[in-house]
Amino acid sequence: MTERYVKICGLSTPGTVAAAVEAGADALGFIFAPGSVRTVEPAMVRQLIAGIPEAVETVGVFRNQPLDVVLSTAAAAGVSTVQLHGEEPLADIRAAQEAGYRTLRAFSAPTYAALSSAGRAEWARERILLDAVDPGAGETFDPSVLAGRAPGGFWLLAGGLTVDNVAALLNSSGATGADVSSGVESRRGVKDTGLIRAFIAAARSAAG
Ligand SMILES: O=C(O)c1ccccc1N[C@@H]1O[C@H](COP(=O)(O)O)[C@@H](O)[C@H]1O
Repeated sequence: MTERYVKICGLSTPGTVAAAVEAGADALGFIFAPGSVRTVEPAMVRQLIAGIPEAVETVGVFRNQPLDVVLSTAAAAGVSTVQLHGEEPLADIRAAQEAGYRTLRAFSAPTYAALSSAGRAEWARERILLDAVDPGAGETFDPSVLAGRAPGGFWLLAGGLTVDNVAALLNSSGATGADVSSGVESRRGVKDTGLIRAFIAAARSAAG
């Protein structure tokens, strides 16, 4: 049985980064997209991730930003992975990979489900993240839109995940893992270490 992959996103403090790492998170996410309550500076992220185990992916989250901004911000922060959460083309993913980053390309679930088979084939080799329409808003999406249309490779489920729904949604969707932000916050933009620990335990309890 394979353990589900868990990404805790929108981190901004040493205590919540430490809690996520200690609880076994596979990836930590930092928001570089402008305009979010969770947006952080690259220099701060560099300090937050100094000394964490190399096996933990550190993910810079971008949304429709110019490629040169994505690459320079990721380099300044020292993250391992670039998550493109807008309408970025495959060429941007390839450029990030050529610059040495791992990548995640996020789609809203309805957008991904509406892709033609040729459209899905274009993304078939990439690591995919499927989210609700409004990223980081704590909204779920109807998993039935993905019936017969879920990605065939590594993909993360996001959008309104919580301690209470993550195991069931992982099991029903067949996702490789879970990505959460709002569901581990005590109030918008404020992460809760207890919820982070409980979420990771709940995601791990899903059948692999
Ligand atoms: O969290 C944000 O503010 C954000 C801003 C811009 C792009 C993506 C963002 N977050 C992503 O949203 C999901 C988590 O959603 P939820 O809050 O758990 O419903 C995750 O993929 C984040 O990377």
